[in-house]
Amino acid sequence: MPPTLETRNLTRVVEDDRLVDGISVAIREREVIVIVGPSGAGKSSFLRLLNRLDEPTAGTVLLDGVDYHEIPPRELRVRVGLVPQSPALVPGTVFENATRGLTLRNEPIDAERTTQMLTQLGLDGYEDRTVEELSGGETQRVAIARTLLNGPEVLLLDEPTASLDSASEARVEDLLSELGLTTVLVTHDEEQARRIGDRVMELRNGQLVRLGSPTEVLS
Ligand SMILES: Nc1ncnc2c1ncn2[C@@H]1O[C@H](COP(=O)(O)OP(=O)(O)OP(=O)(O)O)[C@@H](O)[C@H]1O
Repeated sequence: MPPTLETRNLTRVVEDDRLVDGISVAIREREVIVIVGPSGAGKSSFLRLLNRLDEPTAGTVLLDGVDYHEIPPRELRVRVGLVPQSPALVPGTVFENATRGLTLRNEPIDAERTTQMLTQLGLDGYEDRTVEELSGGETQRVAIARTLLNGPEVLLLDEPTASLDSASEARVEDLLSELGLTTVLVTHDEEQARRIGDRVMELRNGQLVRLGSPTEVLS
């Protein structure tokens, strides 16, 4: 069985800056890979290449063994769902935002599942609130619900718990472990990397400098 997600020499150069520099890594089904590294190392840039939000200037990504350039971008972004570092919600309610992907694709909305997802993220009773009145951490969790309700095969998370208190952070981590999806998560929190990472990859200057178990990579 091929790895769920495999990058081959993945590279993005912008104006002579090698934001992502020849990264090759094979991510197995249901594996949680945590990306660490200093600010500006290229962590977000790498994540955005994984579902073609940005285009690689060299190299490619295989999803279940298929070159992702052969997959229509919209389908790819459902199958490989990204929760960005600073997600933008659209004006409206929490429920509308959480189910937005389904609405845009004219797919049926399961209200019970939506409520259950919001509850698991500590947002029970938030369905009818307008998103303008949410805190940063609440906004982040609505964005996580929105991506999860799309039913991705691979989940990409860019510092998903950076603005959450420890109880909300624990809820998100519990949900991720319960879902058991193939996951790539960026964090600055080494303790989180130890808690949830099957493997940790360390980036510096756009390059993969270390890849291994949390104990091997984190001193
Ligand atoms: N669209 C872009 N065009 C040019 N340079 C960019 C672009 N996006 C990011 N960069 C630069 O690429 C480098 C890597 O940025 P990136 O956001 O990927 O780092 P990061 O490791 O995620 O950092 P942080 O931990 O601060 O979020 C930085 O020097 C940044 O200024």
